[in-house]
Amino acid sequence: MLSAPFTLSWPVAIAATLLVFILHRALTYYRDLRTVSFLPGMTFPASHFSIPGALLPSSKWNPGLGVTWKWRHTMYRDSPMEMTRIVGLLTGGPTLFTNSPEVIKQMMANKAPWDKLQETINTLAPFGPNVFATRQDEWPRHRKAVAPGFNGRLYASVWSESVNTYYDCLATEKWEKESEFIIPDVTAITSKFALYLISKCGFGIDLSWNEEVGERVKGMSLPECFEVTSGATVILGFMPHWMYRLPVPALRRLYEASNILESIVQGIIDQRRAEGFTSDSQAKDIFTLLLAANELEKGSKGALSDRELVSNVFLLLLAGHETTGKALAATLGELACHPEAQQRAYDEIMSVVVDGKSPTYDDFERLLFVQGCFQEGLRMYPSVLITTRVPIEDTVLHVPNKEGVSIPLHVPKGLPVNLDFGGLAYNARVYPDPYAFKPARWLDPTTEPLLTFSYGPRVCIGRKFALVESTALLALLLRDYKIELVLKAGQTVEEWHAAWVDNVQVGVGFGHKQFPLKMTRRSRAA
Ligand code: HEM
Repeated sequence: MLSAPFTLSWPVAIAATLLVFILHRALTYYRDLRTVSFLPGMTFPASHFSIPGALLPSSKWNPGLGVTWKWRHTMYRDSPMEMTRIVGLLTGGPTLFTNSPEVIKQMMANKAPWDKLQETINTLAPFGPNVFATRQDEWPRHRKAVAPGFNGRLYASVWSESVNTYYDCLATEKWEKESEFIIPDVTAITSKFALYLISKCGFGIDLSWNEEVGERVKGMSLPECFEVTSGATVILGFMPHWMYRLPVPALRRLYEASNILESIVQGIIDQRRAEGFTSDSQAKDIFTLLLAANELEKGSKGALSDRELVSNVFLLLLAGHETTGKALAATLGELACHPEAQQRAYDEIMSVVVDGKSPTYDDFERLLFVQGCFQEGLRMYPSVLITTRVPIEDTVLHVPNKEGVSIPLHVPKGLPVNLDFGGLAYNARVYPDPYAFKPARWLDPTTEPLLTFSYGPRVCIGRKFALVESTALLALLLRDYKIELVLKAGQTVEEWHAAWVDNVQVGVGFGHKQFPLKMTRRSRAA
């Protein structure tokens, strides 16, 4: 007897495909959970490491770039150790997150078997490799060229340029003669301040507050190009370069902005070359010393190409201002909520500077409470929210539990682990009373040092630059003004703070969106 040919109706075919898909996803999900040692954590349709998971905003359905901020109160609550995970049900690989300083130090220590992930490298490498955007094998060449610029002379110049820029800003904005005024967008002002500082001290570009850094090319200025590129860091990370050329307006704008940026940065390099550079021991800016260090390497494998120079200049300009500007704005917001901290800072400034004069770089080490204000602002609002590493071989991390007792955790080769600086900030084992703004904790030598600049050989090269410029600006502002909130009718400080804390965005730097503050001139006798 002949058997009838096997036929499938459409509904059965669809149901079978669906079943296979569900089975496949269930198996993948189980495998992902096993990869992260079945740690408790969060499951989303798309994991943090996928285009939708990263591009769509943070919500209860999607991790987004701000996932660690949105869930900072609860992310580690159910985990038996200071490590948690995110797994995607439908797409994206599993990832781990840690809020432990001990684990961060293990991962970032010299010769630890951890390296950068290609996606994070891509976000800051639109012009190719640079000191940030390189893996361990390529990185030493870049760091060797960039490092000589970061020396004592630079920091003295950062201080004096901060003072000059402060007065120039007050005069140009016409705030100088006002007994009180409102800064409508604090983040924009602190970001501009930080961009000016890195332009002046990094590249010897002498600017006044009403000038733009770099000429306008095709109608766009350097800060505008930064805004476009920095808003697109995720796209830069995940998208192949050819996709920029697609006829999508946002992508075209990004393509255009990165081309303009390249020509402005190349212009800066050409101009410095034309002026002639020197390895002169008096040279103060980072770029002169970078070019000089590179000149010494000429002809050897260590020398950076022109494109690598462009990429490093871009990186220093971007990393040097987005992060510091955001952290400064956060510090000012917290200070406005804490008049007692302002008063303590004011008393310190008046005890350190003679006759209320402008503080000098010699005063930097004595303005410890003012430094503490910035460190506390940066702890609470880490302008680099996370950074990621992957193990280059199977490895074991020793992860503390809630009591600080360490538990071994196997991490397979290639599994991304996120160093969660926001999670660390609110880890009560490490920073008691973590939600309170307490600059004085930084005067206590037993406080765990700030890790927001990372740790080990790839620690932020600009950390002292950032601390010096921020201390100088805060010392001047707090000497001259009381900083106050601009409250709506009937709004309390607590209500303002609760809304402000989450009015944030993640780009190259994490921090607050636009917010105003009121400045009232102090009478020196206050
Ligand atoms: C509050 C301000 C800042 C914060 C929070 C910050 C944070 C960081 C962090 C966390 C890293 C390590 C990233 C990683 O390895 O994945 C880093 C690296 C870096 N930062 Fe900063 N940074 C700040 C300011 C600056 C400034 C002012 C400059 C330049 C003047 C700068 C230049 C760099 C460079 C070049 C690297 C790459 C270092 C390397 O890999 O060798 N940063 N920064």
